[in-house]
Amino acid sequence: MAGGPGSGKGTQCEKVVAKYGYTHLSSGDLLRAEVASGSERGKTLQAIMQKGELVPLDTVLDMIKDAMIAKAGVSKGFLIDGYPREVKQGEEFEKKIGAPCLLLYIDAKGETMVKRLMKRGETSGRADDNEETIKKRLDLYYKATEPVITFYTSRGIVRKIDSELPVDEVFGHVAKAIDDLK
Ligand SMILES: Nc1nc2c(ncn2[C@@H]2O[C@H](COP(=O)(O)OP(=O)(O)OP(=O)(O)O)[C@@H](O)[C@H]2O)c(=O)[nH]1
Ligand SMILES: Nc1ccn([C@@H]2O[C@H](COP(=O)(O)OP(=O)(O)O)[C@@H](O)[C@H]2O)c(=O)n1
Ligand SMILES: [Mg+2]
Repeated sequence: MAGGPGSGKGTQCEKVVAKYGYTHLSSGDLLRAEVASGSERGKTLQAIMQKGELVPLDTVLDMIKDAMIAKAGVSKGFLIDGYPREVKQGEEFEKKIGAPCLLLYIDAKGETMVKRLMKRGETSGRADDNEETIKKRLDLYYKATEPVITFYTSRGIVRKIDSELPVDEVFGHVAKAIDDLK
């Protein structure tokens, strides 16, 4: 699942997991867990994330790969949230893991994303939910991540979903895209 910061990926992923039982892997959550562990690596990651920059490609990919291996025997399928962030990450993922069958593109306007993140920042405790970092995340999204969508559109696996709608309506479209796979 791809989409800008605050577009609603986490919200939709949670609903997909409840309905379909896929294993949800959020690259952002995996990174935040490493930060919370207090490890040396976590400290380096914290500094990058606080600035709204991208963590090196191999670090994120290794974390996703380890998490997938841990669940490989029992999973009905994987739902990966917030990855790839740049075209190169997508290419590396395919080399090391495999090709995705569907890219759910959760699309919201820039101003909507900023509004949602500022609101989330009131309670989330996330170091990157502040005005300055949000702006950087958004800029980086347009520069590095939107090309990912173009890349997979040329493969014919992208389903674009309007996330300006209420959460349940957005989910209706998400579920339809997943059901169409079957
Ligand atoms: N009105 C409305 N609000 C939404 C919708 N989806 C998410 N939100 C709110 O927007 C905020 C961001 O949603 P998340 O699901 O955390 O977004 P995300 O894409 O995972 O964001 P990042 O983790 O920053 O990438 C949350 O506070 C949600 O409650 C939606 O469809 N409609
Ligand atoms: N694949 C990823 C995912 C997250 N990250 C970092 O983790 C931060 C939070 O990621 P996230 O997916 O939870 O949130 P958004 O940036 O989408 O709002 C990003 O701003 C990046 O600094 C990354 O570098 N590479
Ligand atoms: Mg999220």
